[in-house]
Amino acid sequence: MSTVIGTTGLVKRYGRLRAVDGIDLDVRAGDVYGFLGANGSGKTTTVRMLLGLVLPTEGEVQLLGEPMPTRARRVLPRVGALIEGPAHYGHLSARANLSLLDAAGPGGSRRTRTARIDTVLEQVGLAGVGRRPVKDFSLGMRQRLGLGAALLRRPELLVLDEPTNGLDPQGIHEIRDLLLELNRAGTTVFLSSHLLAEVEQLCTRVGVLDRGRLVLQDQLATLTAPTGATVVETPDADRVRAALDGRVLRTSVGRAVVRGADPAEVNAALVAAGVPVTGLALERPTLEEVVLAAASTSADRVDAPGERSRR
Ligand SMILES: Nc1ncnc2c1ncn2[C@@H]1O[C@H](COP(=O)(O)OP(=O)(O)OP(=O)(O)O)[C@@H](O)[C@H]1O
Repeated sequence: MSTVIGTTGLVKRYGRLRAVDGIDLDVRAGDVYGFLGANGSGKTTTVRMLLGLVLPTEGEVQLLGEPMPTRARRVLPRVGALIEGPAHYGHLSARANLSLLDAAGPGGSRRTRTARIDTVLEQVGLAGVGRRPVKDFSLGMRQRLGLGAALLRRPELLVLDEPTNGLDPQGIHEIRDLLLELNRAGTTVFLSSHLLAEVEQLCTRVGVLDRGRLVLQDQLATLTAPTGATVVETPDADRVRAALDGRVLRTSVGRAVVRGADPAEVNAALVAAGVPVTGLALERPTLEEVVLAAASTSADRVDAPGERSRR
């Protein structure tokens, strides 16, 4: 599968701080790639380097097979981007803002342009806001407008920095559906997030940034593959231990984890021993467990100045 975003040894230094510390991103065509990291781990800086908004201190960026930022003029029209705090003209409506952006690029007759903007307003759920100036928009509405701007050119690649920032649960759900729909239609999506649940529900591939370093990068399905054990739900976990002597790895209230990846066999053994079973499933690590095992920092940890440069 072709590489859509590739970086090699990407570094961004701010003084002594290595905000991004030698990362090799590998995002392939058709991925929904979740770029996870605690606050301050370097996500936004990376996104800015991908788009040529910040120059790397070291390393290389390839976007859609072209080197960045040297080929930015050729590549960026094929990329839709939403970065932190999208800027809009506050006194203008959503439509007027999108019209201005659309007018800056190529794109046919006035009717074609109007139809394109209608489609985008519909897609991001702003079709009904009419002439309301953007300065009266909520944070979530501004975020929707930013996403609309990213979609205007029907991009092959969407690069989104915290796309659901400021949205309520319903809004998050809508944007998730929209991104999945775009992906099904062929758009590669790269999104940064500090929300594990969001990435777990949306992404096919995951990269985890920890204090500027990419500590994990793999398919979500591989990261959360079955462990080889079976989870038994039961009102009496102690009886599972008695029935399957030596195979029980751990128990908690209402739950026992048993060695062996054949739930039917485990069930048969428990039923034969008269142990009530209310549920059976293969054990899989959650993304949260995988990330916690790989990354050292908590979401709100703040290192003393110079910590990162000393490593
Ligand atoms: N222009 C800058 N000058 C100096 N330091 C910077 C600059 N931009 C970012 N940093 C520092 O680089 C580190 C990474 O910041 P970055 O914004 O990329 O992280 P992030 O993962 O996007 O965090 P958040 O989720 O909070 O936006 C932080 O310690 C930040 O303070």
